[in-house]
Amino acid sequence: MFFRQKKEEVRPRIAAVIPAAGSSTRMGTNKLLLPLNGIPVLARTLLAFEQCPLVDDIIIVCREQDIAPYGKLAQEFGCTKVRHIVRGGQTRPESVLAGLNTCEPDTAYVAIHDGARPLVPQTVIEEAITAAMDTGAAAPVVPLKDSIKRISDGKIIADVARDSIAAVQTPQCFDRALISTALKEAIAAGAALTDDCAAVERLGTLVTATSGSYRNLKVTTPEDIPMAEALLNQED
Ligand SMILES: Nc1ccn([C@@H]2O[C@H](COP(=O)(O)OP(=O)(O)OP(=O)(O)O)[C@@H](O)[C@H]2O)c(=O)n1
Ligand SMILES: C[C@](O)(CO)[C@H](O)COP(=O)(O)O
Repeated sequence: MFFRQKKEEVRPRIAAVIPAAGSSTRMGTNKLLLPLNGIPVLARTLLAFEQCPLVDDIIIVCREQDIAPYGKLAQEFGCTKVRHIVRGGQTRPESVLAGLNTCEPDTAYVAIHDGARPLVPQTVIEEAITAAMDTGAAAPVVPLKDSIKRISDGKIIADVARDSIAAVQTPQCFDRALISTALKEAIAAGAALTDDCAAVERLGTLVTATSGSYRNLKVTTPEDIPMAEALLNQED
């Protein structure tokens, strides 16, 4: 009997770029090494991408003095997908671009994820990557829980319709060439960006909004540590 051999589908190469070169000013100490139930924030972040079957490579971007300790940390927690640990820049976009520049040449898509978001669920990562593979650019969002006001000189001057806005999280996922070009142009133009979507938005590209999670908090200020631990305890 003749069986036609099924052609192996070639999956595009996908890298996770983890910007971790910030200075933790609002935390007051290197937040990426703070333990959450005994496991450092950055190790939890790396493990989320280590465990994601869509991700082939992980690139960490950090301060010069953290290259060696973060390498050790990655090894200690068995993060075998970490390919490069590179020095970041003064700003987040510069750090992300430094990471993108070290991706393997055949990398088709990238998932850019804050080192400081250790509780990201697998479903959030997978949905954002899959949407970026369809549309070129995608990012997870969550609805805002508070009412939003515009402020001027310490006074509320307007209300912002809450159903027209959302809070954007990471991983923000893109076609690799698109985000590299967008970040280079934004940096050259001196644009002040707080996330990577903003770089492609300024080129007129629409970013697909995918499902984020309230669990995917960004460890930023001291009260985020007990909150993150409480969320972890819920899982046990
Ligand atoms: N020049 C920079 C600035 C930030 N980041 C990274 O971007 C993520 C989001 O930034 P944020 O949470 O603001 O971290 P910090 O910049 O360290 O915090 P702070 O503003 O309190 O100093 C973090 O993982 C941070 O390490 C980076 O790689 N390079
Ligand atoms: C990228 C980000 O986490 C998306 O919400 C956020 O914009 C980072 O902001 P920060 O001021 O660098 O913390």
